[in-house]
Amino acid sequence: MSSERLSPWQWREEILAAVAPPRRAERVPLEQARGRVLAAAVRSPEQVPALPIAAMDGFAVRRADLTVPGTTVLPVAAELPARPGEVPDLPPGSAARIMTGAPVPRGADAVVEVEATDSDPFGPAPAVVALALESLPVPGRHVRGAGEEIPLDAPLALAGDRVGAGLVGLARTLGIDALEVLRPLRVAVVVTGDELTADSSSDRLGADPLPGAVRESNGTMLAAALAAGGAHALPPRHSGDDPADLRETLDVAAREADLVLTTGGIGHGAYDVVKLLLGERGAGTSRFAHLALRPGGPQGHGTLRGGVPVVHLPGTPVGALVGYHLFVRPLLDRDGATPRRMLLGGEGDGPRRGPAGTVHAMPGRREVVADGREVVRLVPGRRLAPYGRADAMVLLESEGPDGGAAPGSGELAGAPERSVLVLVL
Ligand SMILES: Nc1nc2c(c(=O)[nH]1)N[C@H]1C(S)=C(S)[C@@H](COP(=O)(O)OP(=O)(O)OC[C@H]3O[C@@H](n4cnc5c(N)ncnc54)[C@H](O)[C@@H]3O)O[C@H]1N2
Ligand code: MOO
Repeated sequence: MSSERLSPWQWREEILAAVAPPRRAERVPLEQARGRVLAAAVRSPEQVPALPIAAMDGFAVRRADLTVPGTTVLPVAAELPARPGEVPDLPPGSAARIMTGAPVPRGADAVVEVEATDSDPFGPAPAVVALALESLPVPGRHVRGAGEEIPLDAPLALAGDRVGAGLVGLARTLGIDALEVLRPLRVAVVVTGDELTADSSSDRLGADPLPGAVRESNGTMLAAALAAGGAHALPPRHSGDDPADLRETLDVAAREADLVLTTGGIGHGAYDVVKLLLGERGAGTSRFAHLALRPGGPQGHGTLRGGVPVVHLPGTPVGALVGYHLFVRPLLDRDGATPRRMLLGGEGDGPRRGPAGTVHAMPGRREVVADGREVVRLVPGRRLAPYGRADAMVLLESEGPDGGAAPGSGELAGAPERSVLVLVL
């Protein structure tokens, strides 16, 4: 039997290259688009502002009428509040009182702010206004030109961008009432194992607390992780350790989903049904490997009926969770699932035991310290227990046997401030 231990990073690349679930698009009303990922670029169907508008409360003037430096007294020909309606041209030798956002009358080429005049900003429009200026205003002063903010057909956001409040505001400004976004991936989770027992979510499971029975938890856990990643998790399905049962369950799952996940049945045991059915001794449609990863070493991926991709996660809940974050999340959102570097806070836990290059996925909690930097601290505990409070997964690599840092571990070995790779959960 092979004792090959593939690098988890290599495996991740392999999965990303091999598994490409189809992404279809759908149009959703603007009010429901926040947080979704754009399927197409959003371009501006209009220019903003549509007409030149005042950028300040003050007086619209013709620069040619101004005496500078000094005071110019002009009759006030019009009052222009920011309201819809026709705007009269500005007669030569006059000013128009104008409010921020109101269209600038034709003929005017600058707005002088009310602070530079003798006018009471809150009183009625005066009959005349005295403007005191040191120098001639530049053309277009305090005027927002047509299309200055958003030109016609300007790209506002690109395919792949996540919709935020800013884009919602822009879209509303421009009269766009729906956005083209990616449809959430439909993901089916198939949990395997005769020992599993559980609740109403899996109709095939018994509820008797027999010795050796294990309460099924991967289905619900992965559904929660998938929902957090914006996917649509279908109700989990259960298969026993019988290959015919698994074949049938996988066929149903492949018909209803864009991507299938399995848990369990991929170890080295006599009843490891997933591996037996789909591995090299079976259909040969999935590839299995034991990675240099702890926990979560056993992993697999392949293709089901109809070309539907499948990722095989180990059965142990902590192994399934680690495998999900490293190998499934990037299929939903490659950028969001890219580990970042953070300082490891606290006493930490030194480089881990194990062959050089083994990646240890450990639960962590993030914290912003006094100088504004984000640090991550390891949460003590075994297996899944510390994930009750973890909001990060710290990826530490074992130090090589020569005492040097393993590739990818950066400043990990022995440095007082250790930068480590972290996946935010
Ligand atoms: N001889 C060896 N044995 C094992 C190795 C090895 O290298 N050599 N690796 C161990 C590691 S690490 C893991 S992880 C497991 C992977 O095995 P499976 O994927 O086949 O997992 P199962 O045997 O089906 O289950 C393991 C464990 O997890 C419980 N489980 C399974 N599914 C669920 C579920 N849906 N909800 C809750 N708990 C579940 C199951 O009852 C077992 O206790 O292999 C090791 N062995
Ligand atoms: O890789 Mo396993 O998930 O350590 O138990």
